[in-house]
Amino acid sequence: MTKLRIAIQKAGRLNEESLEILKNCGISIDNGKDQLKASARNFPMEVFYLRNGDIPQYLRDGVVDIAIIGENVLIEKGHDIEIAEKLGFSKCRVSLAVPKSVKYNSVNDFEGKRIATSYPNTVNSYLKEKGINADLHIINGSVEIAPNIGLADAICDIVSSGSTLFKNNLKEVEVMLKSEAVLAVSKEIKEERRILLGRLQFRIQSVLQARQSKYVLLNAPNDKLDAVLKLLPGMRSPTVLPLAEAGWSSVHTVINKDKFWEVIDELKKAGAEGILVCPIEKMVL
Ligand SMILES: Nc1ncnc2c1ncn2[C@@H]1O[C@H](COP(=O)(O)OP(=O)(O)OP(=O)(O)O)[C@@H](O)[C@H]1O
Ligand SMILES: O=P(O)(O)OC[C@H]1O[C@H](OP(=O)(O)OP(=O)(O)O)[C@H](O)[C@@H]1O
Ligand SMILES: [Mg+2]
Repeated sequence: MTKLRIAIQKAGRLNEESLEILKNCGISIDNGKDQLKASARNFPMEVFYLRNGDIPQYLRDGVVDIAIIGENVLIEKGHDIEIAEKLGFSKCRVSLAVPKSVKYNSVNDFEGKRIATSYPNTVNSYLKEKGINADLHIINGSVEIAPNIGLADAICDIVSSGSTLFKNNLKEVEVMLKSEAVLAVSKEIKEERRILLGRLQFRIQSVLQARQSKYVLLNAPNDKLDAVLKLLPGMRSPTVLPLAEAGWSSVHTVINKDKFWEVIDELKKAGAEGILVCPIEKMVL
């Protein structure tokens, strides 16, 4: 039987959420801790556990069909690789940072400077576009320590909360790119496997859509129903059902999780009561 071959990170920041999204898609994986390859029980899929940094080459060679990987790694090592879905987790940016004590004016300050980084291609193309020449020191980890031990004048690395920069007396001065986990697709993928990819993408989209949304139920007196309904979006339009008590209705709808608190405040003011908010597991539009 043809199986879709997916690479996910073996260990690290993407591993857990990658497995979680597959699980939310109803795909269970036999997951021995030290196994580098596992099969899905209920979907024609094989999972390869790999180093994040190696995944672009596996995709390029067509050894795997798809992968869950940080967009930043594709920008560094896999410009040619197609992104099928943005997955909404592991959000971070790749930035240039300098010691806090340095007075920073503009990107021109990097001219002739030594920059420590694990993302040489990204830094080179960014600086080239700005017409700046710098001297790169390529290191694989703990990049933020480089200025403190005299290895470099500046660094380029991943920033999320900013706490690693802070702890190392550095400040972020240029954001080069923003990244999140993505579903990447090999150019070598065969037609039969593209069909399986289509089925997987359909499931992923319904999971991501559901994560963005809340199911809301509320009661409202009929004379306030118009005002309440004006505040509500819905997949098509809200559902309105009569309550057992005369003169009252129950309203059901779906609200985007980012708009949710604002809408709830407005609903209360408009006369809604007994508001229930429930998570949605899957959402097919
Ligand atoms: N602090 C962070 N916050 C959010 N996302 C991050 C953070 N650090 C890294 N990421 C994202 O997670 C990905 C994996 O990072 P992680 O540090 O686990 O692996 P790695 O050391 O880069 O890779 P490898 O698997 O090759 O060892 C990064 O490529 C990036 O997209
Ligand atoms: O802005 P922050 O929230 O502090 O996150 C940024 C840090 O997270 C990553 O390191 P990680 O912890 O993955 O360690 P690593 O260098 O071993 O990959 C990244 O390389 C930064 O050092
Ligand atoms: Mg890391």
